[in-house]
Amino acid sequence: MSDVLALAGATVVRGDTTLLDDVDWEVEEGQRWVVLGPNGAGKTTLLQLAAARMHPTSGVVGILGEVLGAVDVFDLRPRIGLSSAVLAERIPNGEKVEDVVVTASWGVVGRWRETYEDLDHGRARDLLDALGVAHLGQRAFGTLSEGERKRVQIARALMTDPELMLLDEPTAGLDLGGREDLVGRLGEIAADLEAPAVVMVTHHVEEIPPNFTDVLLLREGHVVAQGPIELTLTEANLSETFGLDLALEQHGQRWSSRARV
Ligand SMILES: Nc1ncnc2c1ncn2[C@@H]1O[C@H](COP(=O)(O)OP(=O)(O)OP(=O)(O)O)[C@@H](O)[C@H]1O
Repeated sequence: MSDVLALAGATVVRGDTTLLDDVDWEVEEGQRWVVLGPNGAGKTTLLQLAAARMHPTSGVVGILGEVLGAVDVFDLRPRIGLSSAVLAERIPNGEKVEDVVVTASWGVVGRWRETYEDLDHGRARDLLDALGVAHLGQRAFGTLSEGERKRVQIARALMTDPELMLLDEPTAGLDLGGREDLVGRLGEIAADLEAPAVVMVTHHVEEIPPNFTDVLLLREGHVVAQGPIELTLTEANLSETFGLDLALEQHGQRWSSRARV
């Protein structure tokens, strides 16, 4: 298996603050990772490195066989599907949902648009359907609920058929039904052998979808533990990560946690 991500001693410093400290991390093809940690742990910073949207202050970040600093990031980014709140804010409210998805492929492939436009729209509709929002294709993005927007963003991130999929808090802000539905769909993507390597950031073990393989636990820029979920997601590691005495329960391929009283 080849490395999709290979970080060695990756450190990010801003002013007096160390956002990420000496992170070693490898993600291989076929793996589905959860990055878990409290507010301010450095999760989004780690995802920004993995998305080729930030360079480390020191250390090495390898992405899809290229090394940040020695590659044109504009060649690399189209190979990475990213879904994040920051990117979503840049989508014009008036843009039609189907176009939000289709335009992910524009500028990515230097081909004659008219020939492929129908194919692109067909793919966009299929992806919206897979995320359960096919009926919203003609609506303006700005009129969607938070949960609907999240699904459209994920469809957009998949549009370019990426080799690496990065999801920053995909289920944040969803109600219970919306969360459970999206967690299920992410679990289906994770089970798909054709799907790219996936890294998903979350604050909550309840949001870990089925079929995810590995977890990286982050606290104050440090890796507390990383590895296969079944071995690494323990009460001790989770408690250390959140600085709380936590009870952890496994329910099949899902998890829940609460503070011990
Ligand atoms: N440019 C910056 N200068 C100084 N500190 C920064 C800068 N950018 C981020 N930080 C700080 O770095 C820490 C890590 O931020 P990051 O967004 O990566 O955390 P996170 O784990 O994603 O948090 P959250 O769960 O709240 O989204 C935070 O304490 C944040 O305030």
